[in-house]
Amino acid sequence: MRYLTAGESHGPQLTTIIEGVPAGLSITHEDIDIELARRQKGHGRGRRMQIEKDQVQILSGVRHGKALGSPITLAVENRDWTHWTKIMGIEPIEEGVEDEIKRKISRPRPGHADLNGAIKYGHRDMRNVLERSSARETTVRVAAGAVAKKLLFELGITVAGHVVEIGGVKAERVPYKDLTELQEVTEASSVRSFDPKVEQQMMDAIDQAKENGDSIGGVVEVIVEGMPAGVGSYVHYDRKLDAKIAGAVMSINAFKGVEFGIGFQAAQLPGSKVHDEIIWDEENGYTRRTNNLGGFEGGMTTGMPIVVRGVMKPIPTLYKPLNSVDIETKEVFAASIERSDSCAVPAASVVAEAVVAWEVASAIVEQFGQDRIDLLLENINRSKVHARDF
Ligand SMILES: Cc1cc2nc3c(=O)[nH]c(=O)nc-3n(C[C@H](O)[C@H](O)[C@H](O)COP(=O)(O)O)c2cc1C
Ligand SMILES: C=C(O[C@@H]1CC(C(=O)O)=C[C@@H](OP(=O)(O)O)[C@H]1O)C(=O)O
Repeated sequence: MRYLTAGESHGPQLTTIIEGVPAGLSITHEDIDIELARRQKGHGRGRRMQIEKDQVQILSGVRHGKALGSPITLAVENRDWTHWTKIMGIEPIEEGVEDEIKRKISRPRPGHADLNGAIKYGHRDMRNVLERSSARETTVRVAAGAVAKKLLFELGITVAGHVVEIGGVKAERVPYKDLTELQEVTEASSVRSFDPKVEQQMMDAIDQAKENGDSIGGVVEVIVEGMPAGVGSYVHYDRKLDAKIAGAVMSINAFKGVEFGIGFQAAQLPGSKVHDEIIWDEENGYTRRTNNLGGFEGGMTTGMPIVVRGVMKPIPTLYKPLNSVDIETKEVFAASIERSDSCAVPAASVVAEAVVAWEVASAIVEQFGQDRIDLLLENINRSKVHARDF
């Protein structure tokens, strides 16, 4: 499966075209709207989220609620667009006020794509960069991910994401019954964390940062349960599923690092405390006594839950701005800003869930190669029996 996205943050809409979804998969706009709404929530979001009410339009590839096997087009409207038609060049600008309205951006914001993008594409107005580098684009990545999640769900595979750290406040590893419980609890939390003890502390940290004109980042975790063993491959660098997932998580705006299982902690521990012992029983076949490696060995799934974490840097736009240089005058300035999120880690956990679901679903469709959902399910079930009886 593959997808492309198109659209500017303050343009009329975001669009994605997704290809390779097996025919017969049931997809409704509710399946996607639920995920879009989840991405909009979370303590620390700015004023833009009060304007938008993301809802999908399914424009192709689905008929009577079922995927046709043909490309699926999904679109999400930007409600804010009506306030930007002149700036975005859709409506004519009256004589004499052109410069004011165009608000040409010559002042790059540290931590954003502004300066590098301007140098690369030769834009003297950095709005031409920021419109597309904005995380508004993650809206349709979540829409594509919702389709992937639906596909995985039909195959008995569940994906859930949550927040494990915000601004240095860490959630404790609370045992939960299953991923459904994790999902329910995080849905009810303003910071999407499973640990109720830390919710208030995380919100306080966000509020404090905002009060200081600052921003904070954090860590999100995505768990995938129900995977068959052996998805991905060790034979080539570009077939390793853990590498694809890591790339997808790193591609989320503001993400600076990824780890699986105990991740970077592995550097401090001896091998005997890191590797997961292999065990066997008749009912489950081969499993692991622990899951320190987060569900991967040799670029392939072990059948244990995939556990992947990503770190998000603090939001770069600061109410107490850092210095930068105007590209026209070369003068130093401290950027002024109109609105911004102060923390988007809870929202980013939904994006992370979506991009991980996409990579896992793509790998499954590639490996068990079927154009039809019913035959894909048969193939996966056969492979699970094969692994158990091996
Ligand atoms: C859901 C989400 C919301 C974001 N909101 C903002 C925001 O309001 N203001 C901002 O400056 N950056 C925001 N960012 C981060 C920037 O998009 C990102 O830092 C920027 O595009 C530069 O990319 P890089 O950090 O990956 O290098 C957000 C990121 C995500 C994932
Ligand atoms: C619009 C979204 O996030 C935006 C991501 C973003 C950025 O620079 O990445 C900057 C802000 O946009 P604006 O400048 O229009 O307020 C956020 O609101 C969204 O998540 O849907």
